[in-house]
This record gives sequence, structure tokens and C-alpha cells, in this order.
Amino acid sequence: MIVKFCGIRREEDVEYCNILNPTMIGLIFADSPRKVEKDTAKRLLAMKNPSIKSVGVFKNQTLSEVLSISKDLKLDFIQLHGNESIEFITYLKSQGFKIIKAVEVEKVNDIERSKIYKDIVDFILLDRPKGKEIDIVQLAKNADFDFIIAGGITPENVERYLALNPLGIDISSGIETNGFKDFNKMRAIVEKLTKIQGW
Ligand SMILES: O=C(O)c1ccccc1N[C@@H]1O[C@H](COP(=O)(O)O)[C@@H](O)[C@H]1O
Repeated sequence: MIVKFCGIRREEDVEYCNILNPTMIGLIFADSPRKVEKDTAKRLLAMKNPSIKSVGVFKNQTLSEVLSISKDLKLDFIQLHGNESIEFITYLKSQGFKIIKAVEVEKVNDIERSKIYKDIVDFILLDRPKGKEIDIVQLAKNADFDFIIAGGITPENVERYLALNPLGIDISSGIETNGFKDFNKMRAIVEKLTKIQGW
């Protein structure tokens, strides 16, 4: 089970992750309150346990910006959250990057649409548009391919997402209090995973 803690932006966030050892940590380079600058990202990534994979999150940014940040930081994965074309993704793959393609799901059709990435990317991530209280678990039941799931996961509701049997879970706002990562919530996720799945 892949566990990704996303929106890491402070030294203490990395320290929490080094204790809890998620599979991946995500740093956001897209427009967001969680956005980090490249220099900050470099400092944070240098602090992480080497076993934790780094993910850079981008949304509708230029190829040269994505490439420059990803190469400089030697990112393990590039997560694309926007309308990036197949050519855009294929080019990044040709440069040796592993790709997580996030698809914002609002209706069953969006699940169908995400299938075009199946043989191109390393992981498909099903998420919901920010600010929309969509029941992504109900929609994701229609997926007949492997996926990582995100979108509103919290320590209280993670069981419902795990019941989908996803490749992984990706959590950002659900492990925050007042906009900052909260160690107790991060630990609560890991404890639930350990209890349910022996993670
Ligand atoms: O979190 C953001 O601010 C963000 C901004 C732009 C693109 C993606 C963003 N977050 C991604 O959303 C999912 C999980 O979100 P949540 O747990 O529902 O808050 C995760 O993949 C983040 O990378």
C-alpha cells in the first residue's frame, strides 16, 4: 500500500514524515496555499529519510518549469494535476521521470476518461476537484483499473477509502489543523493502516 502525505512545506513536516515513514511525500509547486519555492523544497528534501520518495505536484505549468524544478531537485515522481497533454506526459517520461497523473473526478465519465493514461503513466490518481464535496469513493467503485485515491481522506474516514482496495492513498488537508500538518492526525492514519492492513 502506497501512502503519500502531500503538501509538505515546513521542516517539522519532514521530521513528522521521517518518524512515520510514508512511501512518498508531495511538495506542491502549483498555485496553492501549500506552494513551496524551489530553494525551500531543496532544503526540505535534503532532510527526508532516503527511503521516502519525493513527488512534485504541478498543475498546468509549462514544460520548461516542470522540467527545471524536477531535474534540479532530482524528483522521484512528477504528479500532474491539470490538463497536461499526452505529448507533455510522454516527453517527461522520455526524460526518465516517473509520472502520477491526477484526474479530478466529478462523474462516472471522468473515470472512463482516466483510462487513456493507463499504459502511459506509472500511477493514476483519482482525486476530486478542490472545494467540491463529491463522494469520490462512490464514483471510484466504477474504476476497473488500478489507482491511488485522494480527495477528503481523514483519520476518521480512511477505512471507506481502503475498502476500494486502492494501490495507495494520498492525503493532504485531512492531516492538517488550521492549515498546518498535524503530527497526531498523520500518526492516526498510520495507526489505522497498521490495524486494518498490518501496514
Ligand atoms: O493541496 C493543494 O493545495 C493542491 C493544489 C494543486 C494541486 C493539487 C493539490 N493537492 C492534491 O490534492 C490531493 C489530496 O488532497 P486532500 O487530501 O483532499 O486535501 C493530493 O494529491 C494533493 O497533491
